[in-house]
Order: sequence, then structure tokens, then C-alpha cells
Amino acid sequence: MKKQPEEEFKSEQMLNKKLSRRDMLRLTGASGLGLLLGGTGAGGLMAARQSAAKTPAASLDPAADTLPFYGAHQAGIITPAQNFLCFAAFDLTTTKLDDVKKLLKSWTEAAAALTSGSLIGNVNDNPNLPPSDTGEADGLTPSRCTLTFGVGPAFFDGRFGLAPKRPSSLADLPAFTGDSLEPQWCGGDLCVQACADDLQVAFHAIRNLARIARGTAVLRWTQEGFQRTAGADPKGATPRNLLGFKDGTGNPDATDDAEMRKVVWTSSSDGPAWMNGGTYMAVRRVRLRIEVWDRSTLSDQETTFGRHRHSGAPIGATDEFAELKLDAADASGKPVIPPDSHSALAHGDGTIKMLRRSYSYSSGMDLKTGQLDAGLLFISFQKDLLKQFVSIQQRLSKNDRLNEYMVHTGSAVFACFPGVREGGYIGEALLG
Ligand SMILES: C=CC1=C(C)c2cc3[nH]c(cc4nc(cc5[nH]c(cc1n2)c(C)c5CCC(=O)O)C(CCC(=O)O)=C4C)c(C)c3C=C
Ligand SMILES: [Fe+2]
Repeated sequence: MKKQPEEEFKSEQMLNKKLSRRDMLRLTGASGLGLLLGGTGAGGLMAARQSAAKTPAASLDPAADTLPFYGAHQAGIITPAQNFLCFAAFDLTTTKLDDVKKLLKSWTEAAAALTSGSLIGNVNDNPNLPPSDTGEADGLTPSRCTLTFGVGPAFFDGRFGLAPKRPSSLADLPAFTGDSLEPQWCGGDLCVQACADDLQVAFHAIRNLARIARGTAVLRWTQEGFQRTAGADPKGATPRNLLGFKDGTGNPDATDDAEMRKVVWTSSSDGPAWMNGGTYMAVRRVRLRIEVWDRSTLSDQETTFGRHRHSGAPIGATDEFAELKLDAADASGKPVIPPDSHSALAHGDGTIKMLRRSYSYSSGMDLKTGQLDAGLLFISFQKDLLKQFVSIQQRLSKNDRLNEYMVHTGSAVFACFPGVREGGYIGEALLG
């Protein structure tokens, strides 16, 4: 019997629950895509991408390798982070709402295929036509691929008559102290976050979604990201960012439904009904000054984060998950954890939380300086951008010791739709 969306969501949760809290904390990660696109849209039947006979990876447990696309919430938010990310922001080139609806319907059909390991469309064996799927994921497993869709503030400008439906907290972020934003890494009418345990699978998803969008939307900016793979870290410890520190330790527990309702998922009291079960995403492309960091002492590095590098524990403690005791002082009365350390400032009094799901990126080098363009594609999910992301970033941007070692070069926010029911489409509650 077919599973109902809620049941499917529960089975994703069950899959998640097989993991320990520590595994779940791998959600966070520490985070580059130029795409050449062309071709036609997709639709119709889907062909199986994997054949058991041809694919050695078919011996993997298929249930563990496939995450449900349909459900009460979109996947890729509380889902334990996959190894790779391809993030894409799109601009709409149409002014017709009907075209946008058609696009989201086509994307829904394609996303169901992409996340289940099927070829997109039904024109994949006609020698006289361009194939409907670009083919580079043919024979690959779904690789826990998730696709998460959202709309930016610009979606609600005058073009589609949707201004009255804009959630009040969905607005471009205010300027923060030290921002050095470059327009090529900012904004977007729509976003797609593709995550998978295989970069080719994630790339294939974005490439095909962009191809389907042709004539309706174009890519605005993209960024690939990575974490360590399960092969390199079989124990599944908290991933380290490019500064060498465990990143994700202080995340709320994504397996705790009540906590996720408090921190991540929007409900009827939080804004427009079309967002019930959705969440807001903040994305910041943060370039790390790794050459400067690499010249700083271990002690400076640890006081910058307020944590020990090796264990990830708060300074003065040995357990990674020990409580951050911000009032602890040494014999001379000096705080053990510097109040201007990143962890202390981000934690504050512990009442404002967000779910971070970031990825490291490495995008070649700056030809003028010879320095690496590498850093973090910071991604967080929260039910209220102003109360959560903005209030913490305002604190950080003014005083964070980490500011010496980083520069924010990109910024975007998106309203991530609630989950899609089988037979429905992405954004249906908004577009009807
Ligand atoms: C506005 C939100 C945040 C931005 C931007 C941000 C950038 C950023 N963070 C790291 C590395 C670490 N962050 C850590 C903790 C942490 N960071 C934020 C928020 C932002 N970080 C929060 C809410 C927290 C948790 C605080 C808490 O309650 O404990 C840590 C410590 C380990 C951990 O808890 O994950 C690291 C390391 C980088 C490198 C970075 C920008 C490049
Ligand atoms: Fe942080």
C-alpha cells in the first residue's frame, strides 16, 4: 500500500532516529559551479536509473540510500547532512504567474525522479531527439539526494501580484558591520538546495532543474560545497570546517520534534498559512582568510572560537557536548571562555537558536593575490529570520573575534515551502 505523505515523513524521521544525537549533529558542516545548460523541458514517465545487474552499488541498502521527496516538510532541512551540496539561486525571466506554476509542477515531477534514482522524462531512448535526462547520473544510486525549494523576497515584488502574500519577515537582510557583499553571490527569486552523498548526483539535479527552467528562469548564482565523506569518517563525528574546528556541536537536536517546532518549522501563529510546515533559510557565502588563520597560534585559534580544536569541547572542558559555561572564571577572575569568542557571542543567553546546515567550499584561487577562495557556505534554518538569524548576526558582526579571519561575500534569504504531498506540487499552498 502507498504511504501517505505524513507516514513518509515519519519514515524519514525513523531513518534519522536510527542515528544517535551525535550522528544528527553531523547535520552541520563546514562548504563552489558554473553550469553550461541547454536543451528541453522534462515530463512524463520516468525510467529506472539504477539497474541491479549493472550497478555494484545496488548492493547498498536502497532504503538507506533514498530519502522520501514527499512529506509534511521538505527534505534537506532536518535531514542529517549529506556529503555534498550544489546550491542554486534562480531569477525568473517570465512575468506570467502561470509560467511559474508550470515550472514548479515540472520541477516537482523531476525532483521526485531525481531523488529516487530515476531518469527524468520519457525521451531517453529515441535516437532522433535530445534525451530528456542529461544522463550523467545514469546507473548511480539516489545517494540520499534531497532537493529543497524556496522563494526569495523578490518573488513577491510587483511581477506576479503576490505582494500581499509576502511573509513580513521575508525581506533582504540588513547590512551588517564588515559585510563585503558581491552582487554575483546575492539574492534570487527562487532557490534549490541539492544535497547528496555524491557530487555528480547533486550536480546532475541542479543541471537538469536549470535545463527544465529554460524560458522561465535562469541561474543567478551557484555554489558547490562539501564535508568529509562517510568513508573518511566512518564514526560520523561532527564535521570540521576549513579552520579545523568541529562545526555543528551546538546545534539543536534535529530528532526532537518539539524542539524543531520551536526553532525551525513555522505554524499558523508565525505568519501566512501557506508557510505552515515551512521554514526560512539564511545563506551567507563567507570567505575565510585561511592564510592569516594558518599563521595564528593554537591558543589564538581556540580563544577565537571559545572551544578546543581537537575535542571541540568548550575551553576548560573535555567533552565536546559539555555545556558552554559563560560565567566560569579563572583564579584571576578572567572569563574562561572569552565573551567575544564566536561560541560565546553566538550562544548569548542560549534562548535564541537556529539549525545550521553549512558546507565548506573551495572555488579555486584569487588570481590577483594567489590566495585560495575557500570558506563556508553558511546555511541556517529558522522560523523567524529577524528574531533568530538577524539578531545573532548583528551581535557577531560587531564583536566576534572570528571577524578577523573571514569576510561575508554573499547573502540571500528564502522562504522554504512546506512539504509536498503526492499528487501536489512545490509551492501549491502559495500558488493554488
Ligand atoms: C548568524 C549566525 C552565524 C554565522 C554567520 C556563523 C558563521 C560561522 N560559524 C563558524 C564556525 C562555528 N560556529 C560555531 C557555533 C555557532 N555559530 C552560530 C551562528 C553563526 N555562525 C551559532 C548559533 C553557533 C552555536 C552557538 C551555541 O549555542 O553553542 C562553532 C562552534 C561549534 C558549534 O557549536 O558548531 C564553530 C566552530 C564559521 C567558520 C563561520 C563563518 C565562516
Ligand atoms: Fe558559527
